[in-house]
Amino acid sequence: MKGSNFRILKHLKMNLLRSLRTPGLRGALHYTETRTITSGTLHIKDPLNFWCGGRVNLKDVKTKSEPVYEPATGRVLCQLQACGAADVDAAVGSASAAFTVWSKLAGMERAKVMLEAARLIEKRREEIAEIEVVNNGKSITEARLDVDSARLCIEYFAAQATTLSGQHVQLPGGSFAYTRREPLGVCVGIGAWNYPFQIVAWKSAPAIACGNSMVFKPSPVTPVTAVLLAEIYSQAGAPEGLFNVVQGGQETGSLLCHHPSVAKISFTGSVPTGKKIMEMASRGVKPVTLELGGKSPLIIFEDSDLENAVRGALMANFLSQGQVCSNGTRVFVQSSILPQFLKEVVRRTKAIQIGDPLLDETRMGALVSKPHLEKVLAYVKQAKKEGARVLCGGEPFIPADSKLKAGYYMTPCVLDGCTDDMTCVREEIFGPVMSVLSFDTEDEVLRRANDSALGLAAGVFTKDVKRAHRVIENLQAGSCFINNYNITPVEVPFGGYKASGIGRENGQVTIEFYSQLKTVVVEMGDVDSLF
Ligand SMILES: NC(=O)C1=CN([C@@H]2O[C@H](COP(=O)(O)OP(=O)(O)OC[C@H]3O[C@@H](n4cnc5c(N)ncnc54)[C@H](O)[C@@H]3O)[C@@H](O)[C@H]2O)C=CC1
Ligand SMILES: CCCCCC(=O)O
Repeated sequence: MKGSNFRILKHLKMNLLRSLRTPGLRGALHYTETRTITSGTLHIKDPLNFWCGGRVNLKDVKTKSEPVYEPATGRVLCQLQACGAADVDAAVGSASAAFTVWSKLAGMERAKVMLEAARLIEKRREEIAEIEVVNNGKSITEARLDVDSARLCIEYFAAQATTLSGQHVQLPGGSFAYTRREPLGVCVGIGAWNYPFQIVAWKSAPAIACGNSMVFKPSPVTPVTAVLLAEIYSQAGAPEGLFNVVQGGQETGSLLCHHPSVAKISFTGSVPTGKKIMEMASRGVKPVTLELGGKSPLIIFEDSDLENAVRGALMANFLSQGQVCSNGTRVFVQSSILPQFLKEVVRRTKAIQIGDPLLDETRMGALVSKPHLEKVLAYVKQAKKEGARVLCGGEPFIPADSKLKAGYYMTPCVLDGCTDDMTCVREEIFGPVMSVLSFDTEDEVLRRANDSALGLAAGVFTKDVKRAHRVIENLQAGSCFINNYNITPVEVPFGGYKASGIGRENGQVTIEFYSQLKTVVVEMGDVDSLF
């Protein structure tokens, strides 16, 4: 083994032993307060870039720094400087070096590091969840579930790492062929701001399980928690450069997409940006995974269990302050049960506890930014202008607690009397706004539900088993639910049809998007030449 590889492998084993021995959590962010954070008290002092196995302070910063806010209070959490070409090059170079070693390890060896990372995430669950809340604004209850999903994803793909294999094919004359499932190289992950820690895990876990390394760029709106995962992978024994974090916006993202040493891009974000990613990737003929926007239908038939249908509609619209790509924001209700449904869904929506996202009783925290809050409120205004009725919510909300007064809150909104041509029915609002539509027949609702350029998710509530599967079969969507909504176990694929994206995340199929097959044909006789 070459000297440098031997040294890296030795480092890998030493790191793993050290992390297994050291009970503490070296490298955690240095907070000025105790571990239990309260809104308005966290100060982020450590650098948020990470490559070559450690946090990196940018040296010759050319771009001016941008403020990062705490949505719950409107306070500046930290200043963020975007990585430039030299920084991106350093991070990709670090990832390339790690790939040389990591790609040669057996699946069991990769799994060991990943399972240790999962253990460390579990140990730091509360800390990670609290920091996620401070930077994103979602409730601590949801943030804990997001951290769990991230850990489960890493555990799941650690198992997948041990099962990666090819195929043997017997050919005539004693010859044979076999396939080798091989990694791609340095993969880029680009994340959105609504599930920052979960998205990092959903992209990095399959990537490293398949033997790749990764450079990840979080959204500049929520840059804080990705570096925690980088630290955890490092503490778990990953080689320097296996998982790296570069901060910045579209310029930094474009530099990553264009980098000649990047083999694949996995993107989560809006449809317009997804199209740009695809264009940039095409110049290097690089495969992409695109997890884009949605405007998904939730269909509630008259024979549904009403209590569960209402719960499903709330889960389909108000998780993460409605900032969820797969949300079922077009709620089609069969006309015969519409009045009872509206009465109950409005009662439950009004009862949603809005406030300090770090409090256990809160179920709706702050939207991610002031501009985004204003965009969502403008959609409600437009809906009223176009004739929809606001049954509840859709207004700015100011909590009683004075430290939250400048936060980005609104009351969750239910719109009634919506028609298919309204803006609130055609466009993704990405906020807590449920648009309710009435329908009469199955054929009618299927046609209307499919009348969208998007196809991320879809849901059906009915007790009629045949109808449930018949309707789901005919809905043009990639992530579907029967008698529930927005349940995303990491064992099954997540992703959309049509303009909602390409490829999948989670589930066994995702291995296909982070590996490639080499075919080897072995001649056991002589060459039967035609010349
Ligand atoms: N399908 C899914 O799983 C999800 C989809 N989304 C979608 O994302 C949108 C909200 O998230 P945003 O962060 O506002 O989306 P966005 O598209 O504005 O940004 C997403 C990421 O792309 C980066 N970016 C922006 N322009 C770029 C460029 N030219 N080249 C490279 N990178 C670039 C941003 O810095 C950010 O990290 C919504 O449309 C939502 O539906 C959000 C979460 C999950
Ligand atoms: C319910 C959770 C769905 C996660 C997809 C997203 O990142 O928006």
